[in-house]
Amino acid sequence: MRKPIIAGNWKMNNTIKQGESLVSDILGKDLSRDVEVVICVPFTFLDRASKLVTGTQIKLGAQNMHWEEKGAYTGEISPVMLNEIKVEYVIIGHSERRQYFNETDETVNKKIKSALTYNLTPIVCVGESLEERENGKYKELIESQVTKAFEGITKEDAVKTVIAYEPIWAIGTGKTASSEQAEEICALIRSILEKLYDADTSQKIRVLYGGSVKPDNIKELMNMENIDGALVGGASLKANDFVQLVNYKLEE
Ligand SMILES: O=C(CO)COP(=O)(O)O
Repeated sequence: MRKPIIAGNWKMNNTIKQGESLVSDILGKDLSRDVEVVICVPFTFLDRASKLVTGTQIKLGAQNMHWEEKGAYTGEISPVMLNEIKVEYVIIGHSERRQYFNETDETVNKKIKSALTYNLTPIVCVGESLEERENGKYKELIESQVTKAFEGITKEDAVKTVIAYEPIWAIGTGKTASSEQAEEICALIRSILEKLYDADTSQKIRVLYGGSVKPDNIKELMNMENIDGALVGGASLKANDFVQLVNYKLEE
């Protein structure tokens, strides 16, 4: 059984003060024990957040990292630095990083390998643009992104990763992929993993959906066989919404 994950991606939102208040609001509510709860916060808040969530059910993630341990890479943060403040997850290859910060399939691959070396769980993002969806090439694109991301990664390491399917056209637009569209690609990702590794490995890897996930569409998405959770942007910034997502099973 794959344990569901609800991961919040705060993106470039919240000062330390605002972050403290959001974390304390989330921790003030009951969270389903059946779900792995992750918040991926800005670098400036990681250290403080780490202290706030220690001993609670919330796990901490970063939104990016460099693949090297240290060196002359102005402005970058290394996996060792994330280890030091007990970060457990790291988002790799988010479409916003691919689009605005020159992230490529090659750098994504290097970062995944490095994250695994330093015992960080990579949340590897893949997804197509509206143009790619409309010209019908999106399945090839997903296959290429997944294949390149996992190049040279053993199956023992692959099972430690999490993949997030985030269609770019559904991010922050309020336009969710239908649960059938999301399931189609999450199932495709699993079949690509089966080709790259084997059926057993592909069944162990958790595949999340991301893109305008809200309390009113979470249940339908989570009912899908190949969707193991959600990577959530906007709705993770509101304690009530985020907690409702985590408690999707309880709130019948
Ligand atoms: O990019 C996302 C999560 O990484 C999705 O963002 P929204 O939930 O705001 O659409």
